[in-house]
Amino acid sequence: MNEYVLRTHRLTKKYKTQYALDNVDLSVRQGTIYGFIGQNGAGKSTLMKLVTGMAFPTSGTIELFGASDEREIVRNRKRMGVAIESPALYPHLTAQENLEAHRLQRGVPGRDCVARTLKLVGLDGTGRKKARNFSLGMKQRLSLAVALLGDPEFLILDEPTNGLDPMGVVEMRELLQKLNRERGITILISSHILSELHLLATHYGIIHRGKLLEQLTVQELQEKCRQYVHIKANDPERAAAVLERELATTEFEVLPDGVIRLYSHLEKPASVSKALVAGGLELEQFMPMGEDLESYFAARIGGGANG
Ligand SMILES: Nc1ncnc2c1ncn2[C@@H]1O[C@H](COP(=O)(O)OP(=O)(O)OP(=O)(O)O)[C@@H](O)[C@H]1O
Repeated sequence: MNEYVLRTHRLTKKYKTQYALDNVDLSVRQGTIYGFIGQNGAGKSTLMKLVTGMAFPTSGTIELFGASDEREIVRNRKRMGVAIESPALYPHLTAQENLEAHRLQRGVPGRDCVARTLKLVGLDGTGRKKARNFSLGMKQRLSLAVALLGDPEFLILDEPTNGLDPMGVVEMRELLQKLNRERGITILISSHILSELHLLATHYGIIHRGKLLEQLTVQELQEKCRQYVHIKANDPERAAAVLERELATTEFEVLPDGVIRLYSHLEKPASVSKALVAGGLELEQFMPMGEDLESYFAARIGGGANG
């Protein structure tokens, strides 16, 4: 079994003079949920289109389920389910008719998979309602159902939470988690809002102007976005002792330059400064620090400017 479902090597796509993708090395491990983050126009859809064969690279290679030979890639694409850009839904058909039409088109055997897939995405009760009358959330679910036909091992979803209300985002997240947990489906999911993938993705890739700036695990991201109180006191050792004794906490670290990062008591920093001062310490610096997800993303792509 391959450790990686997808790997790209120096993948590049140039449209006229513009690089939509510029030497991208992206790796998606089997069993993970890879959140692909970037602003509009960053290159997310382009990468997905190259992987799914909807467009061709200018240079670079793709490895899919361990295969980089073009014929094998074409064969392995059958193991993927894809929902990219405006989904191919028939507005005048019901959910069930839509799925049946896609099943026939794609040659997926066995009619019973239609009812099974509708149930899986929670659209089994929509009866005679036509897709054109569906809410955005229902349409997104139906697109996901189309992608799930044929029991894929790897799902590629382009902004499936786009335009959903907060509840819709949560429902989509729970559904994708279920597919990942219960069926072991690997998922590559894009979004332009990092926090929408929060609590979902196990790995992240940040793309900006065609370049993959960073790939990191959820633990690495959490570490970078961890909130803390930054404390610089005249005697770091004594300050550490006061924190342990007076505040009964060991959730801090003393950096080589003597700065203390305190990860507890974030809600009541005044109690911390009071205890330190009462312990005879002079505070040179004392401030809450750390970034939330969105500001980390904005800082990473250079201030969050458009384009
Ligand atoms: N067929 C095309 N012809 C010319 N330029 C294109 C084409 N497709 C994409 N581009 C350009 O390539 C860049 C990357 O576009 P892409 O659609 O991959 O971005 P994205 O990150 O998916 O953003 P969005 O969420 O807006 O789709 C953009 O500048 C876009 O204008």
